[in-house]
Amino acid sequence: MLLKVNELQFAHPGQSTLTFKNFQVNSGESLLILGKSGSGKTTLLNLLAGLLKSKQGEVVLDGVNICSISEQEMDLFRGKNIGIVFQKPHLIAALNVRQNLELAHFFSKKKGQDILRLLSDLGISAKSNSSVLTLSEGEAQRVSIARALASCPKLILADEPTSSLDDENTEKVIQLLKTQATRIGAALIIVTHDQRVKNHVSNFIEVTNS
Ligand SMILES: Nc1ncnc2c1ncn2[C@@H]1O[C@H](COP(=O)(O)OP(=O)(O)OP(=O)(O)O)[C@@H](O)[C@H]1O
Repeated sequence: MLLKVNELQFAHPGQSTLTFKNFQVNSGESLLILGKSGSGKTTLLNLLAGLLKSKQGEVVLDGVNICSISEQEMDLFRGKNIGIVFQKPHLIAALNVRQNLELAHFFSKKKGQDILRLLSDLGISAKSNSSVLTLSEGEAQRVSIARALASCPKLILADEPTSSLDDENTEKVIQLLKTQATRIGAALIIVTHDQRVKNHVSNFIEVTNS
């Protein structure tokens, strides 16, 4: 089992405690995280990414309980094992498309995927030397997916990756996430409200804090 979540709880400062049901995900599987607004979906994703740290419960990824390692160890572990796609692409404006992906290689400290091949698979190789400021929203989101995949992570986490995309780009982005995750044997976890995404992934858990 690649990922196991056990008895996980988290409280933001001054807020009531959020509790999460136990679940497990295998390599190569896809899972949606569903739930009402404010139920704790993004919090759960941030706990899985080690961007938030819980004092209650466990998040075990590839045999490592990421709740119990230091921040420094977590940064290294995340760079090697976790790719994150945010709602907005968060690309580095001073760098071109290829350089944004090279930065992911640098942080992972391991030999990742061939960047030009990845850009070609994602249909954006013509933009390799372009400033990220010149990309459309759909293209920028595809670059952020390429960046998340560049280091061949074992786990891909995506938070509402299609919320600002039209139907055509949503279709492209979701197909890319699924096919690329399968190609590198990664588990894929997507937080979404989007019915268009739900049509493509049947496995889900529901977060129910209110
Ligand atoms: N940094 C923070 N500080 C304090 N409270 C927070 C913080 N982030 C989230 N919360 C609170 O934690 C709860 C869960 O928030 P979270 O963003 O995880 O929900 P969500 O299910 O992702 O919501 P949405 O679907 O609207 O994005 C909410 O009550 C929210 O107000």
